[in-house]
Amino acid sequence: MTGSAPPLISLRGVSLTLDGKPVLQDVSFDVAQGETKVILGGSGSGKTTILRLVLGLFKPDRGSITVGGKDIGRLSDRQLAPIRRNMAMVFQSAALFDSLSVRENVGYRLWEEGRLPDAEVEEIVRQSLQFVGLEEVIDKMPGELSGGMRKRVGIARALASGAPLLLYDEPTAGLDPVNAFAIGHLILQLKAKGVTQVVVTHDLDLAFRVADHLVMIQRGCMVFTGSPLELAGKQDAEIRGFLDPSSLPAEDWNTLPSRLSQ
Ligand SMILES: Nc1ncnc2c1ncn2[C@@H]1O[C@H](COP(=O)(O)OP(=O)(O)OP(=O)(O)O)[C@@H](O)[C@H]1O
Repeated sequence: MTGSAPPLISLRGVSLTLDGKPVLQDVSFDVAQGETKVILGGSGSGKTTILRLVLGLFKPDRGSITVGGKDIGRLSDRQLAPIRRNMAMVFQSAALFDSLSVRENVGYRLWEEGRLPDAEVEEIVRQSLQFVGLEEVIDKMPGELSGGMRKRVGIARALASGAPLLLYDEPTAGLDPVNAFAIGHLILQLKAKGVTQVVVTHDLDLAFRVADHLVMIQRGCMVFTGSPLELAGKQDAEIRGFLDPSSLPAEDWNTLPSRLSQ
């Protein structure tokens, strides 16, 4: 008898308090190999904190987090290093090194690791930039790029690392609709290649477009987990309040942000 593959990431009953404030409470979900999981929620709901937990930057107060079958809450930084090498983060701000060229930014991790000859790293850098449609900016500095280009270079850098698990923090934040659409397209192309992806966002268009499954977080609690279709059909007032605020009575509109965030 063959069982289905174990999840790549598994959170079970995860709670975390920071500075005396409960930031996450009893969060549980799995990310399967090859899945694109979207963590959806408003500002301050706790989404980025989940990514930090998965990276092992925070340890949960309660519950467990396993990545690749290893309980990362029990590992030291040294033990975490090989697990972190299997993950690449696309930061909200793109987080490029301003004093390095696009080439140096994209190849940074590979050059640091020193495992591959320079010519091979150069080839990977070019292919990664080609994938995001930016091969022509390889010699430019980050300061010469638009916000949308910087985000795409951030994705190229994650790809070049060769990590099989990509984590995105608000990949479309601050982008115009065309650039946001292009980022969604890249995520879909990576999904088609079988890359496992966790996308933290409050962008509903992106969430519904790329997600296999979604987890919705409000005030640190998981209020939904399921498919985009299931989420669209939810009638719960708090969930509808996030998906379609105008559907709520007008007297609720001013208080809605504080009801959904913490
Ligand atoms: N290091 C920290 N120390 C104390 N509180 C923190 C820390 N990091 C996050 N928080 C708090 O935890 C809550 C959730 O933050 P988090 O960044 O996870 O939210 P988010 O959903 O990603 O929001 P945004 O989309 O605005 O980034 C916020 O109230 C935030 O102030």
